[in-house]
Amino acid sequence: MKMNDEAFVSDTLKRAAGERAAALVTDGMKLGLGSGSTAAHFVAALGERVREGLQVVGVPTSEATREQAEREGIPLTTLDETPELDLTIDGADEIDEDLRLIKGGGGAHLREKIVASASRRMIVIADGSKRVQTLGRFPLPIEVVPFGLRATEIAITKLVESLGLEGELRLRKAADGSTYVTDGGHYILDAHLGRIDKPNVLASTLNNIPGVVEHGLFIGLATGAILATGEGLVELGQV
Ligand SMILES: O=C(CO)[C@H](O)[C@H](O)COP(=O)(O)O
Repeated sequence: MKMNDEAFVSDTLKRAAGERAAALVTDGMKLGLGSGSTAAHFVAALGERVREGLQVVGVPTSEATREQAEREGIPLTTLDETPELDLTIDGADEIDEDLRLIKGGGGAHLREKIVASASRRMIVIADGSKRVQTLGRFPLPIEVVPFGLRATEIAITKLVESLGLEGELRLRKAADGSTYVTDGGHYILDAHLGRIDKPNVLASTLNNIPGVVEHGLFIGLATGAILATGEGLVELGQV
């Protein structure tokens, strides 16, 4: 299969998952709107339903999603105005059998985690290739404050080693080669670990390092998942 064909198939699967998720939304829901290419299909399908009369409000998890939702005519709110949400729909970079996730490939995991934590339910939408036995093949994004970057990097390296993990940290770059800056004005260190055998331990200890704002391990947040495969949609957890 040629690269373009693969990208087309992947996008078709992402769209199928996004459209299925949009069909789950009912009148009056307060929604978290995820970020990334799969979530963008959800936002597009939700926009269609809103234009047909569906009444919802959404909290976007990134500036990119905010712009798309505004173009789609989806009424938006903030977590300050609406601190408790019914449902968040978002993509993921990896998902395991316990619905634990790696997120943040698009750099939005800080807001995504705040929004998912404020939601009663979080449904992950992804193409089936994101399903893994063990998390960690995808580099774990760790958002850090620019101040003291090197010291934070050393502290993360020591923690990772103390947990028996191996790998390297790479400061994320933007397409133009400059340091990537998140919507919150922070940097991202991508931890290339290969596999994370005890994600719960890593997740809780990373948060103790000063300078770490948030990492992309989402544990105990996803309540369900819709995975689109060539054979159809596969649902995990409660959808
Ligand atoms: O966590 C994310 C952004 O921070 C995305 O949801 C994740 O990277 C998946 O993206 P895509 O749907 O484009 O594969």
